Amino acid sequence: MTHRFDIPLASLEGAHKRYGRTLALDGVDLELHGGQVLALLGANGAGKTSAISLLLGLVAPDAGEVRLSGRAPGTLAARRGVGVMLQSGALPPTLKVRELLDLTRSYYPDPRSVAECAAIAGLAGLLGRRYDALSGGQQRRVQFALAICGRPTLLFLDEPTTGLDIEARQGLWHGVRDLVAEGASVLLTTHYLEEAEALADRVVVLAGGRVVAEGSLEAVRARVDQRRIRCVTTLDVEAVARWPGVRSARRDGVRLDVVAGIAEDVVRRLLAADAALSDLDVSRAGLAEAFLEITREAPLTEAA
Ligand SMILES: Nc1ncnc2c1ncn2[C@@H]1O[C@H](COP(=O)(O)OP(=O)(O)OP(=O)(O)O)[C@@H](O)[C@H]1O
Repeated sequence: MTHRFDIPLASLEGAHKRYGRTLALDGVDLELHGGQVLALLGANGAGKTSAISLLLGLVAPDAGEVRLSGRAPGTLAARRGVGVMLQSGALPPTLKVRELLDLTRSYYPDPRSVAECAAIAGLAGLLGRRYDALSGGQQRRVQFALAICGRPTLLFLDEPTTGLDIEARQGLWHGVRDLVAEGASVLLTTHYLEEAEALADRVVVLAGGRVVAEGSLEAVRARVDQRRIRCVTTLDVEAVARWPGVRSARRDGVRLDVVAGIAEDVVRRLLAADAALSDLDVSRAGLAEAFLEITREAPLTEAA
């Protein structure tokens, strides 16, 4: 039996979206549940914005089902309680920040005060400035303030920190965490693993319009968990590449560069095979490498 609280706040089921010859989404399933922060990760063109556009009812899927707050997206009832920060947030350029905030606040029954929005989004000193006179990063912060001023319970953030410096990025993360602590759920897209790491409970990795990994950050990392072993040795690279547990091996001058799932067995065998082996170095592939690895496995698809 399905309980009311099991209904996802936002979901895609088998969503397909094609723009001309480009297949932007190729059968995507995803669910955002109450209280969660879900990060949609992916390289440029992976389909992240398309997924958000579908969920907000801005574009219709070619196939599949889209639900927002349990309803068809795009309807007023579904959009109630939803705050949105898109990449293409066209705003009246000549309005001042305070005017933009007041205008947006007027759409909501119980908006946050201007001061509260400014504090959460880091707009101190900018309220009297014209929007078109702000830097790109400052404009992003204004867009964030507008997205949260209606006290959304579900927040969509499409690459919210692109163009922000490290301090502003961390400020925005802080703001998002405060909203989550108040009970908001968030779906964010990002290129940055550290952003997902800082905010998300779950990640969905998109590549070429498909979900290529999904789960907790740890689970996604484990999906491509690997060790890099470097050493100076005369061992034959082709032979090492065929050893069990070795994913790849290449020679770089006197160095051998081996990628393995589990390092220990390979290291033991290397040491046994070459008593003169030196400069041994074992490192864990970082999240950035893990991410690259996942996206490499599923290159962009384009229809013929
Ligand atoms: N309106 C459109 N018309 C034509 N093609 C589009 C349109 N919107 C998206 N696409 C294409 O669909 C694919 C997915 O785009 P999308 O914007 O969803 O990716 P993304 O993951 O958000 O990328 P980015 O990180 O660069 O914002 C891309 O190949 C893009 O060129």
